[in-house]
Amino acid sequence: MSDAARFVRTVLFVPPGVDPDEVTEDMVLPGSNIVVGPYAGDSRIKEVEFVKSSGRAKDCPKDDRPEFAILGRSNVGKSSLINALVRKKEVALTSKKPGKTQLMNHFLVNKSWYIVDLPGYGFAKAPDAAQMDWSSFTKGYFLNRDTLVAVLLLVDASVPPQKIDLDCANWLGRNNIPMTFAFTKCDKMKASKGKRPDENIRDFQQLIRQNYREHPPWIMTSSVTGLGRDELLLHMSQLRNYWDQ
Ligand SMILES: Nc1nc2c(ncn2[C@@H]2O[C@H](COP(=O)(O)OP(=O)(O)OP(=O)(O)O)[C@@H](O)[C@H]2O)c(=O)[nH]1
Ligand SMILES: [Mg+2]
Repeated sequence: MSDAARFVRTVLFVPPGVDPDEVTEDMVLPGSNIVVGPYAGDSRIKEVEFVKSSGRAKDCPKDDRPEFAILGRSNVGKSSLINALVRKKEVALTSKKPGKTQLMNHFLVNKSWYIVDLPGYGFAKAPDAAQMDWSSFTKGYFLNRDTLVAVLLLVDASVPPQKIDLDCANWLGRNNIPMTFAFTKCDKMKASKGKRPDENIRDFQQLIRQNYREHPPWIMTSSVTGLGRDELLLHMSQLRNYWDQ
């Protein structure tokens, strides 16, 4: 590999089918480090159907369709992002009160792949039912789910890097679980205190970089403005189409 290619790989996400030496700027999705490759395809969501809620990993659907898990701190905007992706208000229930999503919820998209809304982590004051042991509940799912294409790890861009998010990213990395960082709430450009989203994102990435030879894909999103929605769907299409091979 050339030095240029090696540099590209430390910064950009180069998908299967792309030679890092051939990457040009116009191949990178706006607001992300994601290079679009030959596997990117039709990414439109035509229909979504709620399939089931599962309390245990072994209760999840068993039909071998590829899936993306939506993971992140309680209140980071997981359910809102799902609703934005599918352009429906109330596919996944959202709430100002953290701890709303307490089970793994499978949504079947275009009758061919799943989006999974997971319970948020890092919330201690949830009602009893939500105070499950995140480690045994969700870790079992990640380690055993063969159909998992990637985890979308949502990180709130309106606050500085949080230890719990870094711990989670590092745990996924150590276990070789493919992940994409989706930074949420990027519309909150006028943070009342502290830094702007772009600064928080940069700080977060600096902390992540030490642990990866190749930077995982990341993308800026907002469920309010729709920022990053089409780009994220295109990225998911290339991961999925490659997985389908
Ligand atoms: N400004 C802004 N607010 C957002 C965005 N996404 C979510 N929110 C708000 O953040 C709060 C939490 O959103 P949810 O989507 O319910 O968060 P969640 O991660 O599903 O939360 P749990 O299910 O409790 O883990 C709600 O008040 C949303 O309106 C965003 O992109 N921009
Ligand atoms: Mg939720």
